Amino acid sequence: MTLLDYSKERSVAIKAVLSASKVCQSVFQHLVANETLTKDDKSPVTVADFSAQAIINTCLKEHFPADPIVGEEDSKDLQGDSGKVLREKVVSLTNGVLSESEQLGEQQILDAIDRGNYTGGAKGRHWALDPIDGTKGFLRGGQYAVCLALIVDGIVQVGVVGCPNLPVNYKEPEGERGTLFIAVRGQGAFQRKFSDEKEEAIQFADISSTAESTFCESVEAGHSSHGDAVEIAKLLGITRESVRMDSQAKYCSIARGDADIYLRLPTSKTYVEKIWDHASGNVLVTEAGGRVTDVNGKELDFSIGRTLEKNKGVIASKASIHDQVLKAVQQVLNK
Ligand SMILES: Nc1ncnc2c1ncn2[C@@H]1O[C@H](COP(=O)(O)O)[C@@H](OP(=O)(O)O)[C@H]1O
Ligand SMILES: [Mg+2]
Ligand SMILES: [Mg+2]
Ligand SMILES: [Mg+2]
Repeated sequence: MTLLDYSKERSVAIKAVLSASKVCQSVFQHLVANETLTKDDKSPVTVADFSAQAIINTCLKEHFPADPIVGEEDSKDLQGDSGKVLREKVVSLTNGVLSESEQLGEQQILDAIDRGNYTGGAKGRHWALDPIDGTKGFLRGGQYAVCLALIVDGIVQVGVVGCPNLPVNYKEPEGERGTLFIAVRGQGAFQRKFSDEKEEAIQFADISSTAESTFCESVEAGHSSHGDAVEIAKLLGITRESVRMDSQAKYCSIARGDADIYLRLPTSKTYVEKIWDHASGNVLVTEAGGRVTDVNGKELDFSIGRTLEKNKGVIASKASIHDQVLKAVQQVLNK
């Protein structure tokens, strides 16, 4: 087997995620009411989600023209007369970060967004992109994340997550915000400030028992059952209050030891997880000394397509306590 170092993929992904993150930050400061809409599944999407996807897809096309992309958004809601206001805003935001020679026309920007329409699958390489993960968090001024991952033959090899609102040091919540997380399979997990290229290695907190640990779960009770988490905490002897935040910032937080256990406990029988909500976090957690499975103990299967159809829920924790966490989860869910 040839060993690939993915150094070009790593640096292009960092550049793409940083410029998309900056657009999100600037949109938040100027977001107005008609720049958000509700998708068919009742979830929100904003001009920032579309622009971030256009920027990242444009960057990927420049450096890896043959690579397909599984991106969350598509241009449907930007088309025609009804999409005109949003479309014009997305065009100006996107061109705002591109250099003079890179400026794109309206149709090119819609096409860039729609390069994210790949079906995914088990063969070859493709990118998974969530231009804003945690759009609800973004809108409330909380945590959100720009997430980009490279999947090769069904395995996540590279993951980059930009967290514009995450403090660089969680012990200094009022300190500098804007943290970037990077992992390449087999090469460890790292974080850096948005403002400085210097990277530092990260790893899970050094806990010896689950009683010392803290859960990290969704703000939205509809995304992960808060009630089941309370029951699981009792079984694991956990007394610390759960940390709640939106987006894959949760995976980042446990990977650097701010909290310890990521829980995504199914709230419905029918919801199917999407690969872009988990791909980057998956390699990051693994490289920081953690393990990720679904609630049945199966590894997440990124080889099926755009969704994690074969999995149910997600549990991530330090590898050494994962079996114990899983057992408690199953005890509560099988009741
Ligand atoms: N019923 C449900 N159960 C689990 N996840 C859901 C869900 N409905 C939507 N989601 C996903 O939850 C993501 C946010 O997760 P979290 O709660 O960890 O912040 C959303 O990503 P987007 O915000 O990118 O749409 C969306 O894809
Ligand atoms: Mg969404
Ligand atoms: Mg998402
Ligand atoms: Mg999203």
